[in-house]
Amino acid sequence: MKRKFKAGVCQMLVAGQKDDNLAKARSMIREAAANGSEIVVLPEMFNCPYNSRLFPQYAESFPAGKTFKMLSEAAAAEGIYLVGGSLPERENGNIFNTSFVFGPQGEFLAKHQKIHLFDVDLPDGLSFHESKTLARGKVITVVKTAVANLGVAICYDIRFPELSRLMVLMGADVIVLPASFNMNTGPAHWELLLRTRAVDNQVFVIGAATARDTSASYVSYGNSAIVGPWGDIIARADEKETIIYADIDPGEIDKIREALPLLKHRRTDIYHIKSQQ
Ligand SMILES: O=C(O)CCC(=O)C(=O)O
Repeated sequence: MKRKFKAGVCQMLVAGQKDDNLAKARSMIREAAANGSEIVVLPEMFNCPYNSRLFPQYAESFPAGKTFKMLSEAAAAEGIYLVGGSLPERENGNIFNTSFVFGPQGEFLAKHQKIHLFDVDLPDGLSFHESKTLARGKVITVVKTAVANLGVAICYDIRFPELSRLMVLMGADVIVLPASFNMNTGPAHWELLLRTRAVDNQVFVIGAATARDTSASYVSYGNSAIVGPWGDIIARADEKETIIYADIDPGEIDKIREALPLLKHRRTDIYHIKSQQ
């Protein structure tokens, strides 16, 4: 089923202590739900500073870890769908950058393990290598909810148009992207990527970023945004800690695709894209 709903994005400031981050996330989820959000989204690595060295230290195994307990309890207490940003997840001896999705009874619905790891050496000196401590996910994730189908990807995943397209071909109406772009690639590419994936696929895109902390080793760009299927920005944050909201009507997708039938006009007789899963 698809119907109108409100989405809330918690652009939270991530601190050094995990417990402080869990408390902050919990209170922002409460506020977002109190303001009518049926889907609430947290940012990438919301329980842990974005630093490869720290991921093993903050990692948790599902379902025992306290972050999962908080997310499940929060989803149930507020009666919402919760896309729990991402956190370092320990699984079978590996650590993944994983987003967990819970339903309104606190039930676990799905998880997405980041597929494309951020391993870069940028000209301004920003060097980040997630693969030093993280393993690559292998599964494309689309979660059915009572209001819309959510395609879940994490940060760098948005740079790979094949992934978004496959999620959309699997039925995603909304691409949900916990993220943390930086002060180099953020101003250049963040909004452009969110809007391009929305326009390419005629879907909503929710980019949930961490707030900017200029004293952190990795400075987040912030600027969380919710983009409509026409490529229009319907809600946007600046760099500070805040919650943004948008009313999302999946019916808009059908109207836009009727008027401009991009998916129908694909030349699958000439090219096609398929997942290996
Ligand atoms: O793609 C980018 O520019 C930023 C990606 C990133 O920070 C991440 O994947 O965590």
